[in-house]
Amino acid sequence: MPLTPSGKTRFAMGAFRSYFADVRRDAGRDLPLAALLVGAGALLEGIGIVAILPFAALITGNADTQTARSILEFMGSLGISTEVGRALVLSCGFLLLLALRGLVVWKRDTKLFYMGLGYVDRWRSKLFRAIADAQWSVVSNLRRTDIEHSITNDVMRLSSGTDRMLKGGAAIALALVQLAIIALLAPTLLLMVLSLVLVAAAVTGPLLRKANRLGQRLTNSGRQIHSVLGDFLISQKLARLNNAQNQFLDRFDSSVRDVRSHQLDFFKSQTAARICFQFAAGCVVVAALLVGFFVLLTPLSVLAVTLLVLARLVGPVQMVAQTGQAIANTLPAYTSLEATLAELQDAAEPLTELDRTDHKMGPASLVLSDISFAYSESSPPVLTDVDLTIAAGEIVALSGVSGDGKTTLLDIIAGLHHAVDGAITVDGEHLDTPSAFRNWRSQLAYLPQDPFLFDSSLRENLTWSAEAVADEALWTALEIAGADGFVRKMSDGLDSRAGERGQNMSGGQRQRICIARALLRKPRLLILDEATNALDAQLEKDILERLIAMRDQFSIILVTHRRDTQQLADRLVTLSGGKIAST
Ligand SMILES: Nc1ncnc2c1ncn2[C@@H]1O[C@H](COP(=O)(O)OP(=O)(O)OP(=O)(O)O)[C@@H](O)[C@H]1O
Repeated sequence: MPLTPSGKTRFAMGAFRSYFADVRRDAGRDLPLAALLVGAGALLEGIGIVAILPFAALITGNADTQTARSILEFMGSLGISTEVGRALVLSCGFLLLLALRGLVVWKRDTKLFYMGLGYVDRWRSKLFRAIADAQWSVVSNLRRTDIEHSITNDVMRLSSGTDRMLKGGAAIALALVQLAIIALLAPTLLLMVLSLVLVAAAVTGPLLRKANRLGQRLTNSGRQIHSVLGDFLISQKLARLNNAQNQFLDRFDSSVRDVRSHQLDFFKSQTAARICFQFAAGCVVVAALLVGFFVLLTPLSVLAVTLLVLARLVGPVQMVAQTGQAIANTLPAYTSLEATLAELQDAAEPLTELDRTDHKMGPASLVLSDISFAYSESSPPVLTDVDLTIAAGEIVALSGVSGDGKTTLLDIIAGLHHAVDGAITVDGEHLDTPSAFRNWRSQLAYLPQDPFLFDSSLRENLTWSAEAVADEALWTALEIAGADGFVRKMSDGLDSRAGERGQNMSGGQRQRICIARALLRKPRLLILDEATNALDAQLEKDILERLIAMRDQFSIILVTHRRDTQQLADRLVTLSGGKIAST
């Protein structure tokens, strides 16, 4: 199942508003300070520019603006009337202003960077949490590589988009202050300067949709790269055995080419927009100069400062325009993440605290009544009206043709899937709430068909799902699971590493470590889904006999196709076509 609802993500203001509101909500209490720093930075930049006026008046000896006159008069009232004195005070003031501006800008940029980092970190955590909390039926249908792509690539794009959005906010503030300066100094030139903003809008506007389209393609191709890489890494052995590496390579290269081409297209469109804007901005500056000097007869110092502001305005206006493109390009990643999160959160199972007082001791008894189940509303039922009773301490073997629903039934017993109809009762109590199922899961140990070990030491592998365990208990569990012998022979004993997915060990060794790990959970029900099928018949029999001897501690449900193994159980239950055929 694709992570996002398939179909095109349109560049809609709605999506942008949602993204913007999310960033704002996330910023929370940081927002007022950030806004203050952004405003102060822009204001100090503006003051720095205006401070040039009295300098110009001093140099030309002609205070031709009200601002310059006021500043010089103010200095006179303080007794600073010589040219050298004024120059000194102005220089010191100017340098102080620069230093203060530097400090504020440093604080502002650090704050914005911090907010951006926090925002994406929280997205990662939200997604991780949502995956952990969502019902298994939803999570098990997600592609692992799609999840990886979302939590790495999409979130990284969100990071750069959010960074641009926050810096874009600072650029808007700067542009507004500079426009205000021009409005104060030369209102007649304001219209001309405003045309700079219009030029930016005209150049960028049509490119937003393209940026958004390229962003969507980037999301799809990026997901494809993850998918091919994931498939290749997980099936390397198979690929080599079938000499099929080239198939993966071709698919990988093609996806990488797609990503490069989308990135290149986006880069080209951004660069073209920048160059067009710079040329148009040059035209505006030349026009402002000519009109200001020849038509409006603007004083030279005002014209100089206006041109300076204009030149400085080009940067922020261009930055705002490019921010628009960058955000449009990021929006597909955001909407994809938003949809994924919503889907997972809709399927959230409340993670209640485990009720330890509810944790009984001794083997569990279990009654399944009229259990029916289908994987979706449109698919045929996998289980129909299943009735099954397992007494405390009973050993039940479950058999049936492949695909007849044995694993599905075990998943339902473990509360991973929920029956569409029917009820499960454990020790006479109905399991009817998520917390009841969660508590129940803490009382059972379930060994699936493919044993999984983490890439860490055997000790960590054995103890990760159990309470604090002493080495003595570890060795006892290993002995019962028939694993103590080979673990003792390993150079680092319990500290030996299992390797990725347990690849440093044989299939049978992995299964035995997993059995020991299950025992350390002190289960009341042990579910073995072909969990010993990699062992030779004698070893399997020895281990199962030791497990069966512990029936005063746990009941066992055992899925196996081996007739000898079935005979070890008290009872054989056969599933056929999703129904109990014999019991
Ligand atoms: N996640 C899933 N989504 C949709 N259908 C599924 C899913 N998992 C299993 N099925 C279907 O449910 C049916 C029962 O599968 P299940 O794994 O329970 O069979 P099984 O008896 O354990 O098979 P085997 O002995 O081969 O392990 C099969 O037809 C399978 O295609």
